Amino acid sequence: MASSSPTPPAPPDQPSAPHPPPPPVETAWARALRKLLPAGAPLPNEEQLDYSFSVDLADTAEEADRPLPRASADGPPLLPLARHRRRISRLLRRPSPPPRSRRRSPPHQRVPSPSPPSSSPDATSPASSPPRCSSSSPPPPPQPAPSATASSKWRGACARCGKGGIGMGIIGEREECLACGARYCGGCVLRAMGSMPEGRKCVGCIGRPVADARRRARLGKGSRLLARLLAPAEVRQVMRAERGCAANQVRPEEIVVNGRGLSQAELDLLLGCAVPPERLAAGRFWYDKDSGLWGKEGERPDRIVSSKLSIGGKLQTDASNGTTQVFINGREITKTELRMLKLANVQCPRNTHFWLYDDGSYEEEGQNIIKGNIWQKASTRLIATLFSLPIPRGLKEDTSLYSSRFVPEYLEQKQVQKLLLVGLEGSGSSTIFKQAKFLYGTEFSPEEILNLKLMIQSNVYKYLSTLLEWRECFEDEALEEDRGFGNLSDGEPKLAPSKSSLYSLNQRLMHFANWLLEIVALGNLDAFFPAATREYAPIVEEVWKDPAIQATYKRKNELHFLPDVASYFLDKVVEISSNEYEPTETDILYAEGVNQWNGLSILEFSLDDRGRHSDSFADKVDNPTIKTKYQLIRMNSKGLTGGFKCLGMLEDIRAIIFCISLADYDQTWVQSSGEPCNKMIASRDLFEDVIRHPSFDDTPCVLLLNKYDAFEEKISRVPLTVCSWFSDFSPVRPHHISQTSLASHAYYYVAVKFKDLYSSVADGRKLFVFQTKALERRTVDDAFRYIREVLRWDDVKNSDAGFGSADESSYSVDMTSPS
Ligand SMILES: Nc1nc2c(ncn2[C@@H]2O[C@H](COP(=O)(O)OP(=O)(O)OP(=O)(O)O)[C@@H](O)[C@H]2O)c(=O)[nH]1
Ligand SMILES: [Mg+2]
Repeated sequence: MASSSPTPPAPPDQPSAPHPPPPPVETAWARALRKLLPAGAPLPNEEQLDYSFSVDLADTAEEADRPLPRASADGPPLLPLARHRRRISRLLRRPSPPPRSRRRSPPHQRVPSPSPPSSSPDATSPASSPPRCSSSSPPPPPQPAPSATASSKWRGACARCGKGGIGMGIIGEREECLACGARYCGGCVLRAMGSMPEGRKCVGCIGRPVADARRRARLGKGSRLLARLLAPAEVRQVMRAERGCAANQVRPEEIVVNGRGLSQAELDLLLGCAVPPERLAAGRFWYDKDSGLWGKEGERPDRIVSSKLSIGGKLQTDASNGTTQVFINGREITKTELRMLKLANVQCPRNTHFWLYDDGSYEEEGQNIIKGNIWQKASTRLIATLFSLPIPRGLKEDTSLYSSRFVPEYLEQKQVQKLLLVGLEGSGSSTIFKQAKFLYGTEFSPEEILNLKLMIQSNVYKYLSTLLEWRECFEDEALEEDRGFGNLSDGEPKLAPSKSSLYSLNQRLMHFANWLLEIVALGNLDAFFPAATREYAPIVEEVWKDPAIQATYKRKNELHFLPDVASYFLDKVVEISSNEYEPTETDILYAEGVNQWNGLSILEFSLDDRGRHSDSFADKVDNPTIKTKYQLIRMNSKGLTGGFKCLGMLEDIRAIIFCISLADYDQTWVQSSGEPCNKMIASRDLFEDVIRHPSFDDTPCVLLLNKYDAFEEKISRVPLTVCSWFSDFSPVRPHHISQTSLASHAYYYVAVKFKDLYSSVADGRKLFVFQTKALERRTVDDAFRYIREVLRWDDVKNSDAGFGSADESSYSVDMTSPS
């Protein structure tokens, strides 16, 4: 935050001269700042600006004229919490007052703030934050204030300024470094921690692990102080960094399995397996390779993990949970497990030693006779689900996910064909997955429906908070424009400010809005919702119908992070908030965030090998209901972190289905580094990473260009060339493209761009492209039939390999679009 003033303001401690020189010419910035300070207070030195207190250039004159109370002589001014927080966010996100016509930065642009605007040379200030994880220029160590050393003997004193003791100002208003545990007061935390590329750590601790278990438990959980100092989007960014950055992950040697610490490769295998343990924390575990079970020593087993993980050593017994004297695979089981076995009708006299296999079948040790299968009874599976006990992978899906149509064994001609479905967040891959489930699978289970219901209920609050954030931006923008903020120049009189605009809420709704934004900023949304949905439904409906929010929603093209489905769910908020609510098929399709097992979802289904229209008599006689089984594995882009190692764990993938949203060409995406970029380009980069993966050297790839409906609507409004990758798109003049629309021209252009890219990466191989509108089920059905054709062609090509390769161009499955 720098003033462009040619005459820097006098330092606060400068003694006043008996005959003060004429006052220097003040900038608009300095004038506004002066109004926020108590009467007569000097302007702070630019070098000493404290980022934890607010300066709001655009505030109402009434508020600006009022001297602000101060916590202490040099402490931050006490402001109402939410207002203060937002003022600071403005301060951090805006380098200088915008010109009258300039739009205020929208929330998405506030998220990445790797180097907040400043020309201040202060290395510890957030304005010139240390380079992120740069080895060439290591971040400077924290600069303790001289008094800090002397006062550090006070437990809880600020490690930078040394002030405060127990309680440090307002109780709880301090932030602790996750690595070294140093505590900072509100005035010092941003200076000591900089831009927090790894979350709440002193700049000198960046790169250091979080060893302390208590601090590890706090990873990704917001704090009041942070919410007060940063904008909600910035808090989310810091929390995301805290959870996701490499330095904060658990170290392999801290995971002791069967008495031995893991190696990095074993930990990678564990985290990258199909069902990785959730929230893996340091500790001692046992792992049973035969049954695939995994658990913390003395606790009930967790989900099943990769059978590739092979850690030897003696399994620990579970005596801490009470002796049961029933052993499975050499481990004494817990009381909960014993109860489960009894529910599954397994006779368990004392001192029985069972041998349990990964499919649930069991036998008594040494007898070599399978006595039964513990997962056979549906009630056992239900109870296991209720108690969060593991169910072997595949079993649950066997009943619900296979095609309901009976396929006789002898007609099963081929093995299961595995299809990997990937795409950047929001590309529509989960919609495609759900459509495939509606088309070829069976109904959603009661457990899945319940999860969907809870997710839909809490999503409504996420949509509303996004709208409220944007409302705030638009309101500020409108008020600024109203008071002619951008035209301020020396000597020009200020226009009479307006206190409300089209985007202003009444006080009661404002109170609710502040509360909601506050809990979102603290990361506490999940603690309130969906539990309290019914209680708040009426006010949510009222807020949604309020003219201010409707005016905000009207600008939905500007509202990044607000999905199209938001209005669909907000329109029926009262209905979906009731306890009796059951999601309809459309609700399920529109629901966002349906991810099982850490971003991996699996659906098995069969497709008739005959074409949809080949039901002639001859066809039926020659080729009676031959079906191929498919396994659709959907991995979300978050699951692809960690250098794409998890892709290597997937064996025998027959085809990659890469999903891209055509409508993303003008969208912004925040990369894991925090840098914003064009979302189409982010999708392209992910696509390239996937196809370059050595596991897929010979795997055919089908590109689904999705959201064609949204693309068609957008292309006439926003030129395709806004995406730099498409800068050479120059459609032929309309009279030359009489029958073909601009959208279809643009679609073919995009498809060819991807085809060229694929061909250059994959040694001239061909990319298959298909157009979908995932919300229209028929287009998804067509896409899967197209994929089936691609696989057939690939089979033919491979079998013909010895006789000269099959001619790709003669195959009629290229760039097909459903008509
Ligand atoms: N207009 C339009 N919207 C679509 C289409 N396909 C998906 N959507 C919507 O786009 C949003 C994102 O779709 P998802 O299927 O959740 O995207 P995803 O790839 O699974 O993304 P994540 O769940 O965030 O990993 C949802 O609101 C969908 O309803 C489409 O063809 N047209
Ligand atoms: Mg999704």
